Amino acid sequence: MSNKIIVGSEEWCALPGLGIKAIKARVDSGAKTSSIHAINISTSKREDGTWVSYEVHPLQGGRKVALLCESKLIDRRVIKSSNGETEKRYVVREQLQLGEQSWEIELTLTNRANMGYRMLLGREAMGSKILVDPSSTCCLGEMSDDEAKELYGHVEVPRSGLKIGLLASNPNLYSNQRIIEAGQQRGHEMYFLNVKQCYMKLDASQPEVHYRDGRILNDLDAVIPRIRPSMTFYGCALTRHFESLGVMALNTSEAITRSRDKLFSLQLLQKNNLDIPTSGFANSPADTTDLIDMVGGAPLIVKLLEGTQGKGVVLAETRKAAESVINAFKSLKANLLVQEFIKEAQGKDLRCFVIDGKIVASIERTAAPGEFRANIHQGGTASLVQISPEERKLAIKAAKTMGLEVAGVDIIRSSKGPLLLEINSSPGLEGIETATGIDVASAMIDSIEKRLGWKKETA
Ligand SMILES: Nc1ncnc2c1ncn2[C@@H]1O[C@H](COP(=O)(O)OP(=O)(O)OP(=O)(O)O)[C@@H](O)[C@H]1O
Ligand SMILES: [Mg+2]
Ligand SMILES: [Mg+2]
Repeated sequence: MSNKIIVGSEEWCALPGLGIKAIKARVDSGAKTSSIHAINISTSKREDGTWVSYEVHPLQGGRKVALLCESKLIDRRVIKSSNGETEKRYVVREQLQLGEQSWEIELTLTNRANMGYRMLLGREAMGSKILVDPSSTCCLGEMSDDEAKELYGHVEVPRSGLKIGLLASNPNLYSNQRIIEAGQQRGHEMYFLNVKQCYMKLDASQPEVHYRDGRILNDLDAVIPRIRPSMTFYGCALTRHFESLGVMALNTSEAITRSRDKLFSLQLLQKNNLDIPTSGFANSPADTTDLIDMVGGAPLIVKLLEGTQGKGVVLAETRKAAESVINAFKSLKANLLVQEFIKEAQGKDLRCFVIDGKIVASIERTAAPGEFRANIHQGGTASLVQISPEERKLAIKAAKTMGLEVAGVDIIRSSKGPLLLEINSSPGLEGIETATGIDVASAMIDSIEKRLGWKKETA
């Protein structure tokens, strides 16, 4: 008993044979086997038997330190995890170092990305060497995450570029082509992923995203969701799944979902004291008269909540016209918003492209003659514009309020000052890059690099 090591409920240990100098293990005598977080697992046959190679991210909360490991495969075993799920896992044998002592243990390989610890030390590995004091932690020494990271200083991922997936529908679209091109130019591996061809495995210990061609997409560093409105539900579910695998999403599923609901967005903006055109929303045609008064009477704008590209936005010039349009839409069970018409904007609006809390480019859009909608899809034209400090502030605050890293903020210039029209989570690049000559696609990639702490290697 005297020479047993006393450990707490968590301990820093090392697996020298794998180059793992520090990994924090959950000590759990309730579990039989030990396991380590491993992804991209593959096996190969050699003269001396089967080997398994895998990637380990030994530090919690990131993939910055990634180690390619290889071990001889000693078994495949069905393991029941703490949540009662069973999973067939590879088993390897490696030297464990705990404090001053070291001995061989068996480890199963599994994706622990969503677990609190990258390693689990079970009772089989403890043998007769360990006494657990569950009331204490790190009995063999504390280490900060930064100190642990420093130990890996020289092995930090020797990769040249990031693996970035573009979640979209049409590879021939200008915006998608530009994003792929900008990523490749900056040295990244870019993958166009058709949202419809991705599918998900929901599993507490080993969630996955599969692609129809047989690939498993768990090892991406980031995804850029460019989800078309008709794919919002599936696209957001997919983005959320990537997020749960630890893959960074340039715009989060939560923010995209939020921005796709026009009414909810306006309420959120209003709640945060951001100016919007006075708008009304009602359930019953019985309230149409008052609804029209609420926004200052005709002329007024009627907007279908589901519309994009200017479709579903109608200008009702007179009170009579407004009443019939509203009641007609209502009878079709369409959700609509009534909005004051900003006549003085004269068919113009501003599109500010916000990335990472900064405006990277802005344009003014002017509606085609006889049209009040400035959308490019409705024949609007883009031109250079100087935006005021107030407009700049409004756009940045709007993107922040929506929680969008990348946002196309539409502002209309009214006699009361700038008003927010809407915030788009997949703003198009063609109009804005062509009019301004600014490389917006690269700015998007740059934002991913910054957030992942990636720097181009200098030869
Ligand atoms: N209240 C308003 N007053 C004047 N013009 C407006 C008003 N609301 C919208 N417009 C014009 O109609 C265009 C389309 O409106 P909005 O952006 O709300 O619709 P959308 O269908 O969501 O378009 P998008 O393709 O940008 O998502 C705006 O760009 C603007 O030019
Ligand atoms: Mg819209
Ligand atoms: Mg718009």
